[in-house]
Amino acid sequence: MFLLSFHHLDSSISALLCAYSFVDAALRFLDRIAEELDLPIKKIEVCPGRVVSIMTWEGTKPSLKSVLLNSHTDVVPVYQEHWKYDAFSAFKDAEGNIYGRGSQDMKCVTIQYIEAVRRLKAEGWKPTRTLHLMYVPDEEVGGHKGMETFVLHPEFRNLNIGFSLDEGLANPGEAFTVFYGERNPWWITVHCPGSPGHGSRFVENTAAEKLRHVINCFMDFREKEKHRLNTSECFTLGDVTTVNMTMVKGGVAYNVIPAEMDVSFDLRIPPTVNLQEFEKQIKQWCKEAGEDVTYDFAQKHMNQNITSTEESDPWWSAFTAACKNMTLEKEIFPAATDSRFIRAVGIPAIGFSPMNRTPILLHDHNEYLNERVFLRGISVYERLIPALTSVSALPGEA
Ligand SMILES: CSCC[C@H](NC(C)=O)C(=O)O
Ligand SMILES: [Zn+2]
Ligand SMILES: [Zn+2]
Repeated sequence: MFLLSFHHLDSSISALLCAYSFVDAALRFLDRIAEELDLPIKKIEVCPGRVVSIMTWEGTKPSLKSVLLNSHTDVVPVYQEHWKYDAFSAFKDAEGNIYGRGSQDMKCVTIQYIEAVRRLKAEGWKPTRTLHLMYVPDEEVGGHKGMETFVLHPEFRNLNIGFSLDEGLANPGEAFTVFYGERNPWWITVHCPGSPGHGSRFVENTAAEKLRHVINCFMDFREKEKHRLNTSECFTLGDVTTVNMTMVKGGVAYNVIPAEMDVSFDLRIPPTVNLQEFEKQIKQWCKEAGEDVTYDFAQKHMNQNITSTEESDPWWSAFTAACKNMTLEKEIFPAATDSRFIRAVGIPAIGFSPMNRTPILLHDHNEYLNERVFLRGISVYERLIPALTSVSALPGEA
């Protein structure tokens, strides 16, 4: 047991050290790119050890609101034994598929932004609105010490951002998916206290009976939502609420009825749902479950702002004009990205990773992106950057 936990600790420490050296390497890489592109780079330590880097290409009209191209530098871990190739080697196979953790999420997009800027600079083109390329450190663990904190920082306000692009998801078909909003993540733990006693008896008011009621309520609701998704032609995952029971805790011995049992759920709630009403429902389920059943949140995002995709919206219209030779499918992002924090402070944000004909492999084993799709994506940004930075002055802008 000791050896097992020691080994666990040891591997956590190496993973941490490894993560830190990756972070340092990423920051050094960005310094080199800024030098190559001849762009100033600013680094802000938003929280201890969490640095946000920003490269800025100043526009010819710098008083206008700027355009943000955001990416996160972190990645999720890998199970190397399940990968065909070294997950950090960017191995390219005979079909041109480039394998690597982050190849879809979202190093591809980061490099596409950079290469598009490099090409536009080489052509002598100059932006009208200022363009910022931002690199945040902790999207994969919730963005709390990165974007969530940074959007409230005076340095963020000074960027004067009018519109933002961030990651989206691959699309296995011909179309490209564009995300104009996100579901709200709620991570909830329900605590069920109960009377303890001997495991041989019919004890009243047990934690397990309450736990069962709570689990049934959440899981019945899950079934209903799954049914709604499966029976509606026009719904995607982002349009319904998902419920997943992700942790259960409680008990000390086979023959001791426990004094408390806890259950945790990962809920993702579409922006159309009334969150106050939804919480009332949860409260009701807990009340029905029995005496003293309580809950708390580890994550409770409440902002439901979505980005306009009206034809009359100047940013959306610039975006679609730049993608006019592509089929776009508008969706609500099923999980959570840093765009939720940008939308929460009132800035329109679109989630977009130009990857069609590509299976969704983010966070999966053998994540890859084909080189042709990757290269085409650079051209997409070569059109998007001029289109977005040329949006004419909006009402209220200098
Ligand atoms: C809720 S904070 C964690 C963020 C993570 N984002 C992605 C894209 O996987 C998620 O949705 O679980
Ligand atoms: Zn990502
Ligand atoms: Zn991710």
